[in-house]
Amino acid sequence: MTGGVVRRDGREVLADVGLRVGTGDVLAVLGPNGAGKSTLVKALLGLVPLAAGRTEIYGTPPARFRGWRRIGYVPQRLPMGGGVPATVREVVSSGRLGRRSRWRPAVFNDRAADRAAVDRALETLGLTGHARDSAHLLSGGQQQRVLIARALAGEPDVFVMDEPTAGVDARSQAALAAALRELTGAGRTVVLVTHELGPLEPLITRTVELGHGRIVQETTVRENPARDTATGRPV
Ligand SMILES: Nc1ncnc2c1ncn2[C@@H]1O[C@H](COP(=O)(O)OP(=O)(O)OP(=O)(O)O)[C@@H](O)[C@H]1O
Repeated sequence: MTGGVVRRDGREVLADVGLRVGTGDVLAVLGPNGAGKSTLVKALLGLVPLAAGRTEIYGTPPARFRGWRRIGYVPQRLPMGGGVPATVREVVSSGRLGRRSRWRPAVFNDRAADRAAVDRALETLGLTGHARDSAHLLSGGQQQRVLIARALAGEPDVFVMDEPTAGVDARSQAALAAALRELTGAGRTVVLVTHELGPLEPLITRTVELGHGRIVQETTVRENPARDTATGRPV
């Protein structure tokens, strides 16, 4: 993102933000309530329009970007209530849908790969025992894990999570740390909005801190040892 500006109700909630996320980065976006963290990650992905500046995903503006299956986005809150009741496995399996071409129906190998990826994601997030439960009846923290598992099942290259640790217990935080370890071990790129790093701290390679819609501090903590320097292109 270069010179990114977002206005809400005539007010700049993101002001001239420049941010480049590199392949293999595990970036924590920090800052107090209302600093603009959620707005920043949504704007990076084109989910919120920029009033000025530009953002690109793998060098392409979001409106023309076609590689959405490479991006796993976990929103802050889950629209899982009401609607059609779905089991945890069904919700997590929906993370595989983006991988399928509309023009090419699933073949046997795809289905086996889908099942294996869904099983792995359920296991990583400690949800195997809940696979047949109705997702909308789970607790908030468990639902958050379901969302993370759904994104994980899609095996994205870039994983964007908005406050995955907000209001979740130690078990869910440990499950999230396990998911992150799996992703970073595979050299994936992670952007994570959070108030505090907690158990995720050892996995973070960079931080940006927002205040009143501006980046007030940036740190590089460490290189991700699994980072693929051969393809270390900006995302
Ligand atoms: N849809 C909207 N309409 C109007 N203002 C909005 C909207 N979404 C966000 N804002 C405002 O933009 C500012 C930044 O909000 P944002 O959700 O990005 O902050 P945040 O840092 O993620 O906060 P939190 O830690 O509380 O989630 C806030 O002042 C908020 O009130």
